[in-house]
Amino acid sequence: MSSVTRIRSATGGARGGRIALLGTGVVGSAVVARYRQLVERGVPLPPFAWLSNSRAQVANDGSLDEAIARAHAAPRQSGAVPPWAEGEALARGDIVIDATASDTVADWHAEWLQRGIHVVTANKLGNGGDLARAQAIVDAQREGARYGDSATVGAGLPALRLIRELVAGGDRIHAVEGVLSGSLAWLLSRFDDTRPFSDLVREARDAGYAEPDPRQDLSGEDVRRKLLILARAAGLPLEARDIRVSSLVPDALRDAAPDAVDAQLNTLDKPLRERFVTAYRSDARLCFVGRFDAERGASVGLRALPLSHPLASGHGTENRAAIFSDRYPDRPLVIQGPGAGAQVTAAALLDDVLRIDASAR
Ligand SMILES: NC(=O)C1=CN([C@@H]2O[C@H](COP(=O)(O)OP(=O)(O)OC[C@H]3O[C@@H](n4cnc5c(N)ncnc54)[C@H](OP(=O)(O)O)[C@@H]3O)[C@@H](O)[C@H]2O)C=CC1
Ligand SMILES: N[C@@H](CC=O)C(=O)O
Repeated sequence: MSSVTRIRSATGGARGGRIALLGTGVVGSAVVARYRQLVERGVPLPPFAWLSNSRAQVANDGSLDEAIARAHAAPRQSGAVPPWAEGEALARGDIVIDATASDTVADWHAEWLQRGIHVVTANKLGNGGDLARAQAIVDAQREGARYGDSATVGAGLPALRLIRELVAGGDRIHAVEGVLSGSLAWLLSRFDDTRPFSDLVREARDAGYAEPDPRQDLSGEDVRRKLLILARAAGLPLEARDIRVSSLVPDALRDAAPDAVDAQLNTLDKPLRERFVTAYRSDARLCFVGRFDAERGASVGLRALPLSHPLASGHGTENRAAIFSDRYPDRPLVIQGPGAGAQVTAAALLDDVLRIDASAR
């Protein structure tokens, strides 16, 4: 039996929705902290009903700090059923925030929408996973509930929104090319061969830029998901297999069990050092670039770009997305800014919550 805390039942009727948070890790904890700050500043957010991780669901009985501390302290569960699945049902008008990287949770997105429950997500496995799942999420919104996915690309940078607005205005997207991984941008901007690459990967993970499993970043999988989200928003119904991905992950690291990943990170050092030295000798900079092109397909991988290239001058976690369209055929429209980190991601999630709540009133 999982550790479930019963919470007050929904009153239903004309009340506004409530927030339920799934995931209390790096991003989920930042959502709770920002929610408290915004409420203290008088921002009219919906009430926070409960939060859950993979171990426990905890009601907000007045102190969010206490609720998240109890969730963090809950013991690991052996059962396969997540604690929130056994807890109080969500009601029409509620807003679920998905701050997990869970495929199981992503599989619920369309179901919640169909039941009139809004979904706000940092988890890219909803609209950046299988095309059928992404399509089900689009179709389910016809029932009236809304899907907030601003945080899934660029940690809230307005690239995704912009593409949707251009398409809604009749523009046709020809291509999008960009640096779409905040952690890889940070790693490659810091890597100068004075420290092993693996040390920097640990630092990026500890700073909250990497995925729960950093191989998702290093393999290009995270960028593939973001590219799928952008391409689908642009009207290209791509599947994961349509994107060629060149992974940075050596076989030994790829095959490592989750608890052996850290020990295998040093297998990255030699190949990355070689790539760095080759680029350095030709006055180039390593950048991890994703690109889809309506005519020429899509790819993700490491490129050595001349220092003068527009994608080569970012700092820290900076993402850049260059959008080419009928309206911007030669000189692209470029969105740029920090593309990873708990604070920016939490802000993007709560921006979506506020937009949805305002439109529901
Ligand atoms: N870090 C960043 O800059 C950005 C991250 N994101 C996305 O945010 C998401 C969360 O990342 P992050 O916070 O770093 O990850 P963490 O690993 O820190 O946290 C993940 C949380 O999800 C919980 N969880 C896992 N499975 C379930 C489940 N079935 N039901 C409920 N909770 C579950 C975990 O529970 P437990 O604690 O019990 O293990 C944990 O609390 C990811 O999808 C990531 O891609 C998006 C944009 C930027
Ligand atoms: N791990 C991701 C976080 C945001 O999506 C990244 O590095 O960009």
